[in-house]
Amino acid sequence: MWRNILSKSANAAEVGKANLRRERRFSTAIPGPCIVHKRGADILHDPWFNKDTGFPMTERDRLGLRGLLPPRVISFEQQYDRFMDSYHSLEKNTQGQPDGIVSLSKWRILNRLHDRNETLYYRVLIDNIKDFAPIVYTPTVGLVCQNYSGLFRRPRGMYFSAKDKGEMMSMIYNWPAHQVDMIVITDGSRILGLGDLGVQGIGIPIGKLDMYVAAAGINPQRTLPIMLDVGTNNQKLLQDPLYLGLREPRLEGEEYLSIVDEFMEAVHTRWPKAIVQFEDFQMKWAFETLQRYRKKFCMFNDDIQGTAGVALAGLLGTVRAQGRPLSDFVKQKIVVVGAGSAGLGVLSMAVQAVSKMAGSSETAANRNFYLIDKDGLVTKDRKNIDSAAAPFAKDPGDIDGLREGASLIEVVKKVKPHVLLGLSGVGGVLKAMRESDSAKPAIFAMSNPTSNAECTAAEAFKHAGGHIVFASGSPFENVDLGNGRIGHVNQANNMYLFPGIGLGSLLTGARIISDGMLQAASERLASYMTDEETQNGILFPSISRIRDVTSEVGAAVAQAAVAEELAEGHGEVGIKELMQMSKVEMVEYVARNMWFPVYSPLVHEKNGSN
Ligand SMILES: NC(=O)c1ccc[n+]([C@@H]2O[C@H](COP(=O)([O-])OP(=O)(O)OC[C@H]3O[C@@H](n4cnc5c(N)ncnc54)[C@H](O)[C@@H]3O)[C@@H](O)[C@H]2O)c1
Ligand SMILES: O=C(O)C[C@H](O)C(=O)O
Ligand SMILES: [Mg+2]
Repeated sequence: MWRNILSKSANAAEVGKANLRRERRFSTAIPGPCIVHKRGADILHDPWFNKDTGFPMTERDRLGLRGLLPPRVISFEQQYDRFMDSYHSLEKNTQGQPDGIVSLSKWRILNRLHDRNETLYYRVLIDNIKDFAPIVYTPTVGLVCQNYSGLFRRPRGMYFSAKDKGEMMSMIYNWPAHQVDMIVITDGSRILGLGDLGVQGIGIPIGKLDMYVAAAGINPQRTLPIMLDVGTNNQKLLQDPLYLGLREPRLEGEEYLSIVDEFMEAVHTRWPKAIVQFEDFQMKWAFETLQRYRKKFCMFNDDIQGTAGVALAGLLGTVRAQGRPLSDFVKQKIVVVGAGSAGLGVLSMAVQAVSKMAGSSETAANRNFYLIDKDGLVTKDRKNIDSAAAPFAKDPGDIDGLREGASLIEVVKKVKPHVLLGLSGVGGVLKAMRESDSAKPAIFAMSNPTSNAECTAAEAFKHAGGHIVFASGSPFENVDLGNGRIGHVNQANNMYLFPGIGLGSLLTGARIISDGMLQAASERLASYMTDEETQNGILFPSISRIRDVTSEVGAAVAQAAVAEELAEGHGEVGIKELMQMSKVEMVEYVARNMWFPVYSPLVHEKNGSN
């Protein structure tokens, strides 16, 4: 169900603010120089340094570019406008075509710019994040992964395959950048809700790192997308002669883990302070690798931990939306559908939060949570229960007439939950939410991409009622409820947290990423919204505020790292300075360290390697 998910037009106030921002950003202040070890055509073909027609004449002389470009120098602002004009023409020319075709055309035009001129690419991405995030990130990135072999033109990131065993330590030095700060790695085994896409899953680390640049200001030259190709069990891909990955079944057990171990050792040998985000691993490896590495490396699993923090912030926002004190969170009845890495991550963090608030044991805190997977309600009667799901299984004595494997509709009818999170399935379930014990029930349809969403926003408001709070993992338009009323759509996506988790950890030189740091991130996101916003069903900020959100979240993560004595300092900023920073100073420190795309004067230096 691909639909036009792009927002229509910004209101006048937004346009005014955007113009102001634009004036400031295209100001003539001269940025610091950037050392380059190349000359001539090599620079034009390097997207990190290329300025296309924007090289000033003096620089053309210095770098041996005179004559390699048309004579006229075009300003960054003119280049920006020219790109946006082409983008808008493409939008006009593809009107009426199927959504998937339109989205892929938009992705292609952005990707071509990414391949040619990173500075301009990131500037248009940052300035138009609300329109472009759905193209370079969820949901279009899912379609890109599905069509990766056909779309492939140039490699991006690094590929480590099962065939590289024993070679990784030397391979890692093939990466051209001296410094890497942020790595996102996948093995392609669970790409969004699209299943095993093998090597084609590389689109996900690329999209996540684009968000790191846009939302957290990580310098793109210091990001590294990684595909760990350990085979695929996707039969269609295995039989596709043009498939670009290993045409072998996935490695399992110790063989699999030894590949990941080797990669982690290699990466930390070359860049000991790089942060590694694990993304879209199938559940068993998501949990296993998190346990295996989290005390040893500065890493986290975004699907388990990032998602949990965003969902918890949304759940706390739901309590505020009801006009109730946060302490009432302990009384909320919550049904979580999906016992995978995301569902169990959410449950685990939410149960910990209730236990902390109520001062009760985690077993007691679990009372109001119900977990449902493809076989229905999970109880202690479940045979062969997964060890990660076991702590959340209901005691048959506690569930008042419900039985092991009870269907979602049975559970919702009986429990009358305040929140339904995850898969809500069909209209019948949504209608049952009308009988919720909450005056403002919440539906979180968090699965991605759009085609996998448990329900659309329109369906949720239609069946469950106009009074609900609604959030989805992929973006939907707000819903017109008639009589001038609008059903607000929130995007409950881990993009609100992972950039801040990464940046806060980086800027403190955190040794590891602790539960306390993740909890601080979630709490800061929850408190970002005003009472007025939450009471209007607005639980998460607009994505156009993402850098501001990330400054706050990053600062909260940084402060928690310092408080837990996990910070080792970053560059010139030592532990002492970090410890002395107030909350406001920490936010400023984080914001000040965000990279922003401007053309820096290039200065040539001989004998370098980049
Ligand atoms: N919004 C976000 O930020 C966010 C973050 C992480 C994951 N997700 C999405 O959540 C979804 C699940 O991710 P995951 O990592 O947990 O996947 P997973 O494969 O680990 O788990 C999927 C779970 O869904 C259950 N399930 C499947 N069909 C079901 C059905 N008909 N009824 C009830 N349960 C059913 C399975 O039993 C399993 O427990 C994906 O679509 C992913 O894109 C969204
Ligand atoms: O990638 C996303 O949009 C969120 C999440 O990490 C997912 O796997 O669905
Ligand atoms: Mg993910």
